[in-house]
Amino acid sequence: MVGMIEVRELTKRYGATTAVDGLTFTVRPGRVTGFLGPNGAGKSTTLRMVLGLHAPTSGAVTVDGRRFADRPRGLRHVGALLDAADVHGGRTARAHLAVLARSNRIPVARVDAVLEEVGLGAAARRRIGGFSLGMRQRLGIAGALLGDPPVLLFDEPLNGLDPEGVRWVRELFGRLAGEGRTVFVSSHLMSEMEHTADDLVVVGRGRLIAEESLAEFAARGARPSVAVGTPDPGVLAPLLLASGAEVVSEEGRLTVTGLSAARIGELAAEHRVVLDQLTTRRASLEEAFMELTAESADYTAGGAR
Ligand SMILES: Nc1ncnc2c1ncn2[C@@H]1O[C@H](COP(=O)(O)OP(=O)(O)OP(=O)(O)O)[C@@H](O)[C@H]1O
Repeated sequence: MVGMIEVRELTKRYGATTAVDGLTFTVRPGRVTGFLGPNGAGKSTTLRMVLGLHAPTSGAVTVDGRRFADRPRGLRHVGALLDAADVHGGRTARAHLAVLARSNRIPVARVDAVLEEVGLGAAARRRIGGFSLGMRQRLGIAGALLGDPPVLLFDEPLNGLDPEGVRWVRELFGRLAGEGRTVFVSSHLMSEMEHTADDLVVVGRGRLIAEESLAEFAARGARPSVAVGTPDPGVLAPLLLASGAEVVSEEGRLTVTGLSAARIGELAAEHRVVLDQLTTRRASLEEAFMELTAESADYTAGGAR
């Protein structure tokens, strides 16, 4: 499949720090894949290894079965936005992209095309030093698109964008994937990926936590809880515990997991306990993500790091 990124047993150590720890996953073309994990999870390091900017300590990463470093004119194969701040502020947007185009033997005509595409046409001859973070992100995205590549990597591209910019990026990613390209996007916020990604690769402390579609992740989700209000929490709570529920009591309100609202209602009725609230609360994807990554942090605490 053209544009497939394959990461196999990838490990990167910096001295005593294991930034990436035996990662294995596949990123497919025609999809937007979110690369999710808390700060320091190893996302940037992994993206840099995909691009051959850092050498793995062990393991391998290939695009279409070949290492990126083995490809001349790399930007035509893989376009990337790694760090929007990492540009020469004294250059104009046009000059910055023209340098990139020349060094990758990309026709300079592409420069104006991508500047238009990212909405920077009017700012093409302005110096980057005066750009807002959002404009720099757009410029970085323009650089990634320059070589019209089948594979695109974006490290935290939504940082610094206003809501209109975020909507634009989402549409752009969807369109690029719709054209059959591989779009791999990192973020530390599930809320950013929730309406952006088709697939997810979730990492914590350099290790893989989940690799599945967003729909699968959402279906698995965090367990729903039930908010229960009663004038007799001291009577109801032990009944719920005896039925296998987990119960947190706070100011007369009970938060119950492990039993359905229907079952809680039945138990209350059987024991003549009055209820004044019985509400099922589904956890957001963000909460499910936090739960998932918190578990990984516990798992690795005291581990190899
Ligand atoms: N060049 C380096 N030298 C030493 N340690 C590094 C280096 N680069 C990254 N690390 C460490 O590796 C770990 C993973 O960092 P990385 O930047 O890849 O994570 P991340 O998931 O991209 O997080 P963030 O969103 O904060 O950038 C961190 O503990 C970081 O401090």
